[in-house]
Amino acid sequence: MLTSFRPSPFLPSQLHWQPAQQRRLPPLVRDWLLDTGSLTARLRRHGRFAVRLLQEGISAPTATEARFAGLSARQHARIREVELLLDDQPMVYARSVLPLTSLTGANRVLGHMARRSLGWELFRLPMASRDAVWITEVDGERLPHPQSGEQLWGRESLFRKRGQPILVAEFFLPALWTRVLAETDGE
Ligand SMILES: C=C(O[C@@H]1C=C(C(=O)O)C=C[C@H]1O)C(=O)O
Repeated sequence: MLTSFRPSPFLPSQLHWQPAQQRRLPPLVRDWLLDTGSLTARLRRHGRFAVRLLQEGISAPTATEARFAGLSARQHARIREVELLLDDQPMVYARSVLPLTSLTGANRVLGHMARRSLGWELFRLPMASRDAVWITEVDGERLPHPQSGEQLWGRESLFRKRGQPILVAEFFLPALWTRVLAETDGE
């Protein structure tokens, strides 16, 4: 049964994803976007972390998401859109695609995370592998809290947990870079 999943406000119709190794990135952006560890664990080192659930429901992934996750055009998934907060301020928007066929057996818990971070499950044993990473740049006007005149960096990761695909897209807001640079200045 498909739930009423509002069209995603922050998925521009045409995202141009490129394999990470093909993108030249500014050093700070490269340090975060090519980090192989948990983004949740890294953010928690910079403040009080929380996940704000924007919407979650069963829906059809975009054609690109289906291709990246190796799904057929008709396969549905649990789509989860969240903000990752530090001290109640959004730092990252994230959209995850969890194919229903990936949410069976011990992986069922991934479909019921609510305000707990997917990262906790993906990076606990048996740890998920991060099998592919793509990078994009997004016009900040397209986000729920439009960042006028800002270009945002986005990362799409294909994880495999117990052999099953989970796609996670993260869009890094300027507030994160401002915060990290301010901490560096203070050192
Ligand atoms: C994959 C991770 O999980 C994070 C948690 C998310 C969620 O709870 O929806 C979404 C994006 C991720 O940054 C991570 O922490 O690395």
